[in-house]
Amino acid sequence: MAPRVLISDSLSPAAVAIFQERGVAVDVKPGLDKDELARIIGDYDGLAIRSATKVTAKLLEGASRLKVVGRAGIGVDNVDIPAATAKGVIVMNTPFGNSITTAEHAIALMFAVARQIPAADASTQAGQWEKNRFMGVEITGKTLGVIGCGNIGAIVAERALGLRMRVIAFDPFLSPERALDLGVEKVELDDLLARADFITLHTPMTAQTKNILSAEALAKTRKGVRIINCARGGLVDEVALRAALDSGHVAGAGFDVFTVEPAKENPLFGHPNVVCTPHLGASTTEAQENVALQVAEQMSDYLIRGAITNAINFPSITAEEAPKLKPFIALAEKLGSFAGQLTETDIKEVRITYEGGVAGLKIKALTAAAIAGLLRPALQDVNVVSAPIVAKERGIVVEETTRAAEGDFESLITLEVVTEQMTRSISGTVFHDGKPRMVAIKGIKVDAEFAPSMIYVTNEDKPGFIGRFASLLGNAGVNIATFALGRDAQGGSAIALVEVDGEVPADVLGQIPALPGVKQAKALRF
Ligand SMILES: NC(=O)C1=CN([C@@H]2O[C@H](COP(=O)(O)OP(=O)(O)OC[C@H]3O[C@@H](n4cnc5c(N)ncnc54)[C@H](O)[C@@H]3O)[C@@H](O)[C@H]2O)C=CC1
Ligand SMILES: O=C(O)C(=O)COP(=O)(O)O
Repeated sequence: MAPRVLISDSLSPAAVAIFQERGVAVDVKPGLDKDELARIIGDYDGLAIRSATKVTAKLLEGASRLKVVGRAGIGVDNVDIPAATAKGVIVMNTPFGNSITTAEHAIALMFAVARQIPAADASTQAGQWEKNRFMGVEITGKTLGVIGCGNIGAIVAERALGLRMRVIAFDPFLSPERALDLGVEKVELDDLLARADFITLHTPMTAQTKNILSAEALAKTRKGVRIINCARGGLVDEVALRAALDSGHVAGAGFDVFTVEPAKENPLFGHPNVVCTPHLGASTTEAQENVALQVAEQMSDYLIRGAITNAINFPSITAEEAPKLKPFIALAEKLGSFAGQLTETDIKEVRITYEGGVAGLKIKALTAAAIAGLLRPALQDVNVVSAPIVAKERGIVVEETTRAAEGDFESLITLEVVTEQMTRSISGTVFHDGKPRMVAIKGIKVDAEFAPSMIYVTNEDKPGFIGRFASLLGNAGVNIATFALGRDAQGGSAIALVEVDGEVPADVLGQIPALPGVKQAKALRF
């Protein structure tokens, strides 16, 4: 069945065309309320949104088929990422498609505030020729303080330098080299507040940036400062800003985003030196076309080919990599599952070694799959997307090693799971038939595929075991499909991996350890 996508915000029609070309069925229903959306979300594999749709944990609860949320734009603060991750839903955005447009809007607001253009326009068109009422300020030679100098902040900085402004930037993640490259001076926040004639915000909304321009921060700004916010409402304390505008400390503000949107009322509204737009930062024909095309391509690539681009909660996988990775993802997950089904105590550490060809693939994705397989016997809800986070939360140390092929296999994955009691290890590969198989357990060579129902036995390598074991199963009516054996040395430790038809009855399993020389018997399911 073709994957089905819902577009729940106003996207350029370019998106629909791309989905359809790529074989994805698409419904366009912008403006649904949250209950209507919750009612239908269960029918979709993908959800394409802008900033209006709120993807909450509650909505995700009913999204049983959902595999991907695509944000046609940058900010994903309207998506509950941890909840999506826990459900295995990939969240992707289009990190560059609207950045020039948004930077231009910040510059536009800066001019609009500096020259009071909206108020002057309204007055002029009302027939009042108030030439003396509107006295602006020049931008040339002024200092612009950029808070958040990422993609958009950097474009704003470039444009501002072209306007002959001096640009200072506060961004803890801005490297001195990048600052030098951009021609901006990297400063601390307090320094920026004390020096800027204009302040423009370009950070995402996070716990650290929320209220970054608080009443306290605003009090540290220069008298006569003008503040532009084209990033997110809530980065600036709107009540405190209004008070600072009323007192005349802040000379003007240009706001595109508000703490509550749609903003039908707001503390800033009505002040003569405030210019507002209704979250139009990304609203140009060019930007909307860019983000719609890009999100539709990315979502289709994922749904049809398994390629992942610009995901917030998973490593990228190209369309070329995806088919190569697929059998190894299955292998990693099954190796993890093998170890997980045998592990009954707390896992301390997981070491994964990738040898040969597989070491050149996206090992982060393989590790995530191995951990998902490992943890699933204990935590049913864990998935490939959430596994690394779940492991981290549980204090499990994950170590990855890559190296050239050393043994008989072109590609080999070895998983070692360390618990309080022991270290368990299993290696596997994928042969040319694309099927994953186990090739070593505890360093003992075997050759077995992963079958739906298996029995794993460890025993002493003594004559007579195989006959007694096969008779026990045969007498109980359990049919053996395949039988794989391995041992470390003659008379040493041996293992048996037996594929059987159907479930292994618990009483039959219970009798295996009573056979002479048997140390352990476990039913496994793959
Ligand atoms: N008004 C609108 O329509 C639009 C608004 N936006 C908003 O603009 C934001 C920025 O977009 P981009 O520049 O593309 O993102 P980006 O990720 O390229 O840049 C964000 C920058 O903020 C910095 N940052 C993070 N935490 C910080 C902190 N505590 N203090 C100072 N800097 C910090 C980061 O280091 C990064 O350099 C988006 O997150 C989105 O919320 C984006 C597009 C349109
Ligand atoms: O891309 C972003 O972060 C934006 O804020 C743009 O929002 P929008 O898609 O115009 O609702």
